Amino acid sequence: NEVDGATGSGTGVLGDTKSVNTYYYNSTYYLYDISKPMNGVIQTLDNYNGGDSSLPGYYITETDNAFTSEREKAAVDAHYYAGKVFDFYYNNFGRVSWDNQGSDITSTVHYGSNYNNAAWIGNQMIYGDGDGSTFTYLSGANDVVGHELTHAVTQSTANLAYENQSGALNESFSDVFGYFMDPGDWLMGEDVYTPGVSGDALRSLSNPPQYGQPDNMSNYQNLPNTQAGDWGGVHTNSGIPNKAAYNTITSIGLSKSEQVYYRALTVYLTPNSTFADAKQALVQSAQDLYGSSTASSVSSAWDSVGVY
Ligand SMILES: Cc1cc(C(=O)NCC(F)(F)F)no1
Ligand SMILES: [Ca+2]
Ligand SMILES: [Zn+2]
Repeated sequence: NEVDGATGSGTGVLGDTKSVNTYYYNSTYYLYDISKPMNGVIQTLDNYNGGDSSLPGYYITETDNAFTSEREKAAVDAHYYAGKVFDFYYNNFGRVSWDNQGSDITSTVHYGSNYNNAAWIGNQMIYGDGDGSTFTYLSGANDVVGHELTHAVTQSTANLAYENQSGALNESFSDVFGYFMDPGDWLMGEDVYTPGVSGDALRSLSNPPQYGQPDNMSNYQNLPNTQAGDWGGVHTNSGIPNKAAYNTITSIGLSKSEQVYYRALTVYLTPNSTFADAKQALVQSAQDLYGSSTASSVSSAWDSVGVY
């Protein structure tokens, strides 16, 4: 296989140049990465080829191994950041792909029309282009890619039900691992959010209320468990566990937090876990790994957001 693996170059969403793992076959290079352990690949496809738009889409090819067109920017970043997220989970936790079985990581870019979102749809990633005002191509943010691929990890571990408190935890764990992929700021999605405005973001872990999220149980939003209610406000109430995560990371540090959050997600949490269950899971994980002082810091981080 090594014979067919290649390294190409690409232009990312923000105009930056980066190396991408490609595959060479019949005098053609593909955005197709066979370099990871086990037999899964990282593959990035385009949802449209001028004809129909169906998933997973169409392979992206170049005869010169250079993926530098405007259309290819979203694919270059989706591919590059998927590889970085794979490496993060493998190097820090020994996890082989999202399901720990080495399954493919498939991403489709240019999904939909002016679609202001990205998602894990159960077996693959999809990335919208954004409308150019609220978002630019959403794969251009490493924290967004980390957020979405963590939904895949959650699905194959705790499988937190996407509604009410368990759904807000599902969202929060994705934001927290998105932060772990982008620890230079406490913002979520800032690299692709409002390309015409600098300094803003979709969410903030350090200051959830800055973007309309609660940061304490006293402001928990009892929204309807419907699509219109965002399934009980999963993207709103995630501000509370997100603030607890900010408190935790600033008190016990990044490296310990990564291990504590991964252990809670993969060992202790279950589909119907509540915020109180998450506190207990994280405190127990901290105790397991680092002892009572670290456990106490985690407990205080949650006390501060009103989860006792
Ligand atoms: C409201 C709302 C927020 C989100 C969201 O977080 N999307 C994931 C991201 F990665 F694109 F940000 N979707 O609807
Ligand atoms: Ca960020
Ligand atoms: Zn999400």
